[in-house]
Amino acid sequence: MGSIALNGLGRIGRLLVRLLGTTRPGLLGAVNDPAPLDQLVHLLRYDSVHGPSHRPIDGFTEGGQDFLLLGDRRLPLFHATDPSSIPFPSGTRLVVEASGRFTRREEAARHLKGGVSHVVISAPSPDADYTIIAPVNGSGLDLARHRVISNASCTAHATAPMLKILEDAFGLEHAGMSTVHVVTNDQRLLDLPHKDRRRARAAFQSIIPTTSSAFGALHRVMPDLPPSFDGVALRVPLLSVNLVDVVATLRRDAEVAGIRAAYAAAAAGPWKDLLALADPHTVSCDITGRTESVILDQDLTMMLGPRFVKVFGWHDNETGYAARLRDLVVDLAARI
Ligand SMILES: NC(=O)c1ccc[n+]([C@@H]2O[C@H](COP(=O)([O-])OP(=O)(O)OC[C@H]3O[C@@H](n4cnc5c(N)ncnc54)[C@H](O)[C@@H]3O)[C@@H](O)[C@H]2O)c1
Repeated sequence: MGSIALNGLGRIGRLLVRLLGTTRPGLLGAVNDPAPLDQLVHLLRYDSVHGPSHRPIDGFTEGGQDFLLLGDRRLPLFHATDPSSIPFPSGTRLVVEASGRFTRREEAARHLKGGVSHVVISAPSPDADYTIIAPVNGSGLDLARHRVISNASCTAHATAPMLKILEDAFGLEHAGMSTVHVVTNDQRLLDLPHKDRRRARAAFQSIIPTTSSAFGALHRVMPDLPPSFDGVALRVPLLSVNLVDVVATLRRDAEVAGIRAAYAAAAAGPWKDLLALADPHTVSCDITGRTESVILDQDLTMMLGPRFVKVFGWHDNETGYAARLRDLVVDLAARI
């Protein structure tokens, strides 16, 4: 029986299942989602963005208990709505909280019972014990103290290397970021009440300016960022792939060639597999399915003044993020 359980089999949860299925099929031991078995099986089989599953997917009920059949592995599927009442198997040590419903520490910590010693939230959390973007602050993770861990956001994972590489090479005085961000299930298909009145508007009708939880996560992960670092998300009527636009004033003079060289060195060295360089003339659909956190579009790099730079990076908000979640839980499962 696997030592990881998953709460929330939505966009991110299902992609995590796919990614673990190809790399570490034995790790996932149980799943919880209130949706009915047949609906979850259907959505695991067919994906409107990423295509059909390459593994056979099925489900069955035995003795009143639902099971998912992923390839030749059977996983118990529960349907609780409260983390404290999910009967995950006794061998479960880590829960991935990917429902989007329980991002505060107090809520996510309801998973900490029985043998479960750690929870990873698949989103920014205002008060998790630690927010991690492994290459930036992974060394600060203390598993004895940090039980509820936030894996930040897709936008934070894309933006962190863009900023860190500039900071290390040229110093950062001021910085801002806008993300051109695709639709997620936290918007409305047609006008319907939502606490964010812009997200209440029809998702496929407008450019929808809204907040991004990435800023809080980035300040937690990179405490030396300029305190005024901020920006917006511009939700656009597409299904996959975001474009992050970073502007910054630097502490030292720079030229486009030097900025490009810094990112190219990072892509070949410390950020290998997490940061890549885009092919010339890339558009967003070229990035769908990519597992890197960010793919720098070097052709769009520009100097707006001797120390004023603008850089762009693409990322598949679902696959890239689910890949970072996989990396984290595989690492943690080996250590707890
Ligand atoms: N979609 C993205 O691009 C993306 C990227 C990075 C992080 N995230 C974060 O990951 C989280 C999940 O996002 P998503 O896009 O996968 O959401 P989603 O809406 O696609 O999926 C949520 C899933 O949780 C289930 N659910 C609802 N109530 C539940 C409950 N009480 N207990 C357990 N499961 C419940 C739903 O049935 C659904 O299957 C959010 O916090 C989101 O911010 C999303």
